[in-house]
Amino acid sequence: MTTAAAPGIGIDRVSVRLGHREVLSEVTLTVGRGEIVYLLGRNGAGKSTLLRAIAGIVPVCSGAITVNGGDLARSARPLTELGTHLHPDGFHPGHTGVRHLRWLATASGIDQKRVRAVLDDVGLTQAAGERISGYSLGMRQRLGIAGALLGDAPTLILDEPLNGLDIMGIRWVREMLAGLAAEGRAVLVASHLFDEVARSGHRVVVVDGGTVVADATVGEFITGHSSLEDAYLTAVGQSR
Ligand SMILES: Nc1ncnc2c1ncn2[C@@H]1O[C@H](COP(=O)(O)OP(=O)(O)OP(=O)(O)O)[C@@H](O)[C@H]1O
Repeated sequence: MTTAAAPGIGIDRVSVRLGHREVLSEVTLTVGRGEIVYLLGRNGAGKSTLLRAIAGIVPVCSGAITVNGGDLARSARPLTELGTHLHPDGFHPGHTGVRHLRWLATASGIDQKRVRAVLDDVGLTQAAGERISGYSLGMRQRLGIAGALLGDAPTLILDEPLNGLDIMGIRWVREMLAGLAAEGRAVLVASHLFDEVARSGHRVVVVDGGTVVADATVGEFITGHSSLEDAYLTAVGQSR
């Protein structure tokens, strides 16, 4: 389904209702090839919901989402279109890391050779045979990222992948994201860690109350403000 010229992610006036609430309202944004876009917003703003809508986990009630120019739901092997890490607890705790990835590869029609390769990429080779219930938060983040890398997808979405990582882990994610973008992949990351956004982000999209209130390159976004944090607080109407 990949269309070479299409953006990694195209979101056109998407609204999502959860229960009786409209959680996202007319959200429009694009993540181009070779771009790292950070999704910012206060707790409950709708970032995770947007990522889940892109992954097809929550239905949209209006608007359209494309991944690599197509409809992810029509892909026979969605993991090869969209690499997804949405939660560090999305695993069976009784499984080992290698078993989790083998299961994911089998379910997605991915060559089992990729399992050892991604375990190596994320630094979990030594712990691959241990049960996930014994993994630290940082190790579970690494395993989630391994799952996102498994399908060698041109587009990736990551929900707060830095939480719980030690400084080496944070550096590793920073370099990994830069490498993925340099290979021409589109990457969308939700995060609250502004230092990392400033270091590795190309663009920021701020969601507030379920709508996009800012969408700019990091440089444009900061212009006229003393810091990224200051620009963000202005965007969400909390500047002093
Ligand atoms: N299954 C659900 N049913 C009803 N409301 C939900 C459901 N899941 C999330 N919400 C609501 O949707 C809103 C957006 O939640 P979401 O998790 O997308 O926010 P977020 O920006 O990712 O927040 P955080 O930074 O805390 O992770 C919140 O008000 C939340 O309570």
